[in-house]
Amino acid sequence: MRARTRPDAAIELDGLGKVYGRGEKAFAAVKPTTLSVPWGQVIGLLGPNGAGKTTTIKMLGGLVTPSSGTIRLGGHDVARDRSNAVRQIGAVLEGSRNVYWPMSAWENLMYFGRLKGLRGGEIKPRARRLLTELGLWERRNETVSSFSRGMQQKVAVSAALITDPPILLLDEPTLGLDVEAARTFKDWIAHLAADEGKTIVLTTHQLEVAQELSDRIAVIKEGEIIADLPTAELLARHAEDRFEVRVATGSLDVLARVLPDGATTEPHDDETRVTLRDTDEDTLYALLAQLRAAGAPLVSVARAQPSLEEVFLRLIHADDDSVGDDDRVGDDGANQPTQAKETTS
Ligand SMILES: Nc1ncnc2c1ncn2[C@@H]1O[C@H](COP(=O)(O)OP(=O)(O)OP(=O)(O)O)[C@@H](O)[C@H]1O
Repeated sequence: MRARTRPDAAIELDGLGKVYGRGEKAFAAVKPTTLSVPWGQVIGLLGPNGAGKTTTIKMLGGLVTPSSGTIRLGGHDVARDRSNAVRQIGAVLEGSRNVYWPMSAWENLMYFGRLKGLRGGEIKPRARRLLTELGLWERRNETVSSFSRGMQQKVAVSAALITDPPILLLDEPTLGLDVEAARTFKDWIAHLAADEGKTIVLTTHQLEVAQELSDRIAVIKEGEIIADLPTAELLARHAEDRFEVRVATGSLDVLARVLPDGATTEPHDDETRVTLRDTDEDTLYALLAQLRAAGAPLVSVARAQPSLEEVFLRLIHADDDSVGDDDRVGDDGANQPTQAKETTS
């Protein structure tokens, strides 16, 4: 028998769509979408509330039945070869209780390992490694209900990873975590992608998290992908000549007199940040000269770029016509979506 070869893509969506309700009440939560995610890629799925992110993730995880199209996970069709397809993924869903709170962290991992068909001898070393990596080993016998939100989230991701699946679906993984817990989590997700080659689909409203972790960003609005590019390329396409000038607070009256058109100011602790968008160096130097003449203390001057948050807001607030093909990579013939939206391959 010929050995099964690994397909090129970890995730392949072909015309995937979901309509909730029937007849007059029918509502397309996800419009037919075609998308291919290569192995080892971290893709951030971003969109406003109700855009269709969770529905997409749930369809990937086999928890919501699509109304149209197909999903292949590691080459296995979720509808036709469900058990092999679902074995490819670990999922942590937003808001759901992904683990059992009355059980300890250790018991949860043993339970989920067995549920997914592993033997005790296989589960134990993995559970030990996961709990150790996440700093929970010492507290493994305590019930999950006694854990902080961040620790519960760590147990949930460990449970999702107990079978060592190549694909991880993370719906709002850092929601509700404090700064330190979110940092640990982000570092760990980055490690899973970089060192263990996991393919990760990430949804989040925390755009700095998406920017930090995602190789690629897909923006979904009203069930439709309106942008899909490598993160760096998406940011580069929205780059502009922008300068940020910081002056010590106390210079506000001076600023009010000398600010060029279109400049914005934002107070920040004991300084004011002035942003000059889409501008040139002449405008910058003219402003600096006026600040100097007025004796306003300068803190710093730097070139700046729009953040992913700004780009995202531009995209979702743009009229349909003004979101150009610029935000979708050109078709290479291998990945032509059904809605004439072009995606990365
Ligand atoms: N079981 C359901 N029955 C009917 N409509 C649903 C169901 N689940 C979701 N929807 C609707 O589908 C749309 C997409 O919802 P979904 O939860 O996928 O959005 P989302 O992008 O994950 O939003 P959020 O960021 O708020 O979590 C919404 O309008 C939602 O009300």
